[in-house]
Amino acid sequence: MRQKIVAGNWKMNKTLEEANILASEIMGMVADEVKGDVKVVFCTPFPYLLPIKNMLGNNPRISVGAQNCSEHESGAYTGEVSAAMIKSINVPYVILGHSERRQYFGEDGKLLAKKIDVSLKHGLTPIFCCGEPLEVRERNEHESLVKQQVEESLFHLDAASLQKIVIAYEPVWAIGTGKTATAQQAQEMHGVIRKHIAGKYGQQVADSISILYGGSVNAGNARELFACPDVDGGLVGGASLKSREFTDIIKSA
Ligand SMILES: O=C[C@H](O)COP(=O)(O)O
Repeated sequence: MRQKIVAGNWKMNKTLEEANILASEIMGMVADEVKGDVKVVFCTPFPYLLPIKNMLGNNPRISVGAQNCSEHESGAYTGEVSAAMIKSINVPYVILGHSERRQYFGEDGKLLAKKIDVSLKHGLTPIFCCGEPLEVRERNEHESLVKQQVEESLFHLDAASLQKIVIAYEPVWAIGTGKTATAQQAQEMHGVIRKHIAGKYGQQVADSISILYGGSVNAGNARELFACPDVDGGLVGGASLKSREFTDIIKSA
């Protein structure tokens, strides 16, 4: 049975005060309303990781994650944050390869492979994002691009390391646009990713990896998306900034 995960990617939003309110509201609602064993992750901006983590205490259901880390171990890289630093404050997750990082910061598969390695080395769980832009889907090349993204950044790992990764499929055309992939489109691509992993690592390894869907997930569409056999939860942007809606999404997993 794969782990169900609903991660909120807060991106570059909220003041500390607003972040505290959001996290405490969700924490209260999750405690009261959420049954089952879905894991919830708040991927906050760097300055809020520690305060939000401290607020959560030993909450067994909710943890925190960073949204990026450096590919370097340490040193003269002004403005960067290392995997070791994230680990040193006991933050378990880090998002890597989000399409906004690929698009605005020029991150490519090779660089992401380095970030994956340094994150695993320090015991973080990477949430590795992949997904195609609209023009690639329109050319019907989405399957090959996503397979290539997965290969470039993950296929150098041995099976035990690969099993420590969470994958998030996020079609770029669905991010922040209100245009969600249909459940059928999501299932199709999650199936493609799992099959590709199975081709190299075997079915058992592929079946153990949680693959999340991201792209305009909301309280209205989450249940149908999460019901797909290869969709193991979501990476949620805009809707993770609203406590009631995000809790309803968690309840759908
Ligand atoms: O990481 C989350 C994705 O970018 C999805 O964002 P969104 O839910 O606002 O479309």
